[in-house]
Order: sequence, then structure tokens, then C-alpha cells
Amino acid sequence: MKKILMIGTGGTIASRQTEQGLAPGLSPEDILSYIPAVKDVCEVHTIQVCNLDSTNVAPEHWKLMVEAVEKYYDSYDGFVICHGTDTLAYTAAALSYMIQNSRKPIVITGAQKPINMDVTDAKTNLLDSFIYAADEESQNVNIVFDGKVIVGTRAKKERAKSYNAFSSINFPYPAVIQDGMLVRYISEAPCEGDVRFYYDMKDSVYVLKLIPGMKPDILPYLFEHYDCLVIESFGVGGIPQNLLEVFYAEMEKWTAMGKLVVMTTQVANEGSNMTVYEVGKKVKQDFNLMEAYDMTLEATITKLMWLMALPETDYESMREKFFTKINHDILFSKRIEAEKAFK
Ligand SMILES: NC(=O)C[C@H](N)C(=O)O
Repeated sequence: MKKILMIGTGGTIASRQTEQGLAPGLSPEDILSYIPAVKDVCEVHTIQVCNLDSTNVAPEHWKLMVEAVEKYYDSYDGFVICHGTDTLAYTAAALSYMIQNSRKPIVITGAQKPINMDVTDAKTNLLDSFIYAADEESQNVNIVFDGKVIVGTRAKKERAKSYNAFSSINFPYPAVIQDGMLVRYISEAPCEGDVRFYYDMKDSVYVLKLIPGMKPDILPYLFEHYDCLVIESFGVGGIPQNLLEVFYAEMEKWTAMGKLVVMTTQVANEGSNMTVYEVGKKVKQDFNLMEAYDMTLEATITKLMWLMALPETDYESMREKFFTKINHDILFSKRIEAEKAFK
């Protein structure tokens, strides 16, 4: 029987009703006691690294999760992390960069309703997670939620209340769990070589969401105070005319300092392509801007945090690494090649 370590971090799954509203209070052992059927799936031990509503989860807590996985990596066959849903997609993406090439599965799950409620998705999500974690083929970082498996870099919380809170963006669901049975649609070759753990994440990233009529006055502040600016543009990508003058002036300084600007889109599905419209093509040409293409915003942000913390990484190698696929995060390799030719 497989040995799985369950790592508690808090979230609704671990929450109790209090006078101030729902708050995490259950221990991993308490949570586990609600799914006695797990004894037929795998042997589970538990630890807790924090007990937070995931609104409060930050890079320092990702580090605690990575530490727990590394410390117990050789003693267990897989890991199930219980997490709040609000920032679960960020944590799954962050852990995809912080724990790479793991032959053992790291499964992240949570729930929309506490496990101690009569009507809850928590029991199914948790039991499904153990079923997935105990499967021989499972590896790397994945989310198990509402009967679906979502690759760690591909999730987005798209529903605030429903049980099907997460969607897989620009990537298929590799597996589903139906009536306690794992159905795998996509198999991949087992990871070879050693698992790699990373601890440093540089959080000097700002996400600027464009709105119609936005004024350029915020740009100099952002360019001065952050090492990386992710611009959530409209459609396939472009910069509005009225921002351009300030944008160009700041970009000259910014790129000379080796800081990063990455363009992405507010549209959840299908990704960016700045070369389509005049509003995007020229800016991209002039500044050799990076584009997130089909990556999720969560993956884009956490990949940049990971990249910026790597030792002695210059702009060109950061750019190269940003476009290198990790845990299925980016697929538009043809476009990337075109982009290289485009420079
Ligand atoms: N469903 C949930 O888990 C939401 C909760 N606020 C959290 O993210 O911790």
C-alpha cells in the first residue's frame, strides 16, 4: 500500500464556523477522520505547516510546503496538500516551479464547503486526491478538485461558490476521478533524473490591469518600484495610444536596467499574440517584449518570481527560461521560435 503524507495549510476544508465567519481550525487529523474509506486507498500520515485562509498565503508559506515535501520526500510515495481555494491556483503554479521533475505526485486540493458540514464537496475532493496520489503513474504537481485533475500550472479559480470552482486553461484535463475510479486520459513518460527543489521567490512583480481610458501617471511609479511588470492587456494584446508616450520613455530606462515587462491578456482562454494588431506589434518590435502567450496569469507571475530569484541570471537567459516549458505551462513553441526570428 502506498504511503502518502497529507500536508495541512488551512482553507475552507479545514474551517469551522466562528462568530467572525468561517476560519481554519481543524487539524489535518481532524480532516482525515471524515474520510474513513481512505484506509482502503493508502496509508496516510499528516503534518501541518500553517493553518490559514488562503487569502493570507504568501511566498513564505510556499516555502514551508516545499520544505515539508523535501524533508519527507524519501519517506513517502506522494503528497496531498490541503489548501484554501482562493489562492490555490497560485500555490499550484508556484510549487510547479519550486518542485521540478518529481516522479512522486504532489496533489493540491481544497473545498468550497468545510468538511464538517453535512453538505460538502470536501470529502470527495480529499478522497479523490488520495486516489490520484496513490496511483503509480501520477507525478509532479497537480490539482484534484470536483472530480477533475488539473495540471499545476493550468488552473484558474473561475467560480467563487460552485463546486466546480476551477477550470483548466488552454490545456486538457489529464484525468478524472469518477465514483472512486481514476480514469487517465493523458499518460506521460515517467520523470527521469533527480527531483529539484527551489526555495527563493522574488516577489517584486506588479500586475497592471489595463482599463479603457487608463491614465499613464502610475507607470513611472511602477517602473521605479518593481523589477517586473506584468501588463494584463485586452484581447490578444496591445498598449493604448494614450499610454504610449510615457510607456516608451519608461521602457527605455527599464530595459537598460534589466528589468522585465511581460504582456498577457485579461481574456482567460486562448492566450495572447501581440503580432496581430498594430496596437501590439510595434511595441513588441520596439522593445523586444516578452509575452505570456497561453500561460495562465498565476503561472506567469510565479514563473517570473522563480526566474528572478535564480542566481546570476541575465536578461537573455531569463527570457530563454521563461519560454522553456515546465509542468506543461507554455505550449506555443512555434510562436516562440517565430518570436526569436522576429527580434
Ligand atoms: N473555499 C475556500 O477555501 C476559500 C477560503 N477563503 C480560502 O481560500 O481559504
